[in-house]
Amino acid sequence: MIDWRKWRHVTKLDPDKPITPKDVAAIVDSGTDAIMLSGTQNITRENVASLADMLKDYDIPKVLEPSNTDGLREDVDFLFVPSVLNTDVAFWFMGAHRIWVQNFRIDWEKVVPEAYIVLNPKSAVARVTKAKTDILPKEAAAYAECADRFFHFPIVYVEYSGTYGDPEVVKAIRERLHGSILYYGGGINSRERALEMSRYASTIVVGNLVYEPGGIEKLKETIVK
Ligand SMILES: CC(C)=CCC/C(C)=C/CC/C(C)=C/CC/C(C)=C/COP(=O)(O)OP(=O)(O)O
Ligand SMILES: O=P(O)(O)OC[C@@H](O)CO
Ligand SMILES: [Mg+2]
Repeated sequence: MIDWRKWRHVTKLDPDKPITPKDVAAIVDSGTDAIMLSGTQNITRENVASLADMLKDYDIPKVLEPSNTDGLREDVDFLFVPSVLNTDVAFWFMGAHRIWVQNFRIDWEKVVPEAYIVLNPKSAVARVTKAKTDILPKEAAAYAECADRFFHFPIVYVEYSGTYGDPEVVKAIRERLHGSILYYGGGINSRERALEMSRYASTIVVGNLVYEPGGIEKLKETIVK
């Protein structure tokens, strides 16, 4: 059994972005604990299949993070399924989920629910889900406490996708958590940032960096365990 709770570093690959087999091999070899297949925009069965195919011969843990209701793959170790807390659009908290469950036979052993707090207003995920990003640290922390104590979400995910977040917000959230594992993602591109967010988050997620020139070398610097 893979213990996802022990992961410290996850690399998020976007099925919508091209990547070479050589880069995939280097990422798998980097020391990252798991690969997540995820994105908000233009995620299709075809582009997920082609990325999953590139990963199929590697035994690194693989997670599919579905962002729409039309796909499901069996050849991953986990399905991390997001719900967005800081939106008034219930569809993104519990709506898409109902459709997904109606459409597919779900292997619940693989499912790990994630409570997202989306904080970069410019990100695709914030725009799509109409996230209320203009919130105080104490409001973000209260969302996290609800996710943990009220809903028992295994993961609270502080999402600054595309930009580096405020460590004070992540700290405030961490201090209010009891059982949920804290994920942080957004703008990690150096050892310094990785260390700073790893003080509060159990697991840091690196995405965009691997698509930048020289990014895979830099990815290695962000693996601080
Ligand atoms: C229940 C099911 C199966 C689907 C709904 C799941 C939800 C709530 C989706 C809403 C969007 C979301 C939280 C997606 C998670 C993945 C994520 C945040 C990817 C990063 O997205 P961006 O970096 O903003 O977008 P792009 O990289 O696509 O531009
Ligand atoms: O792409 P970046 O900014 O590294 O963010 C990582 C991840 O949290 C995106 O969902
Ligand atoms: Mg992205």
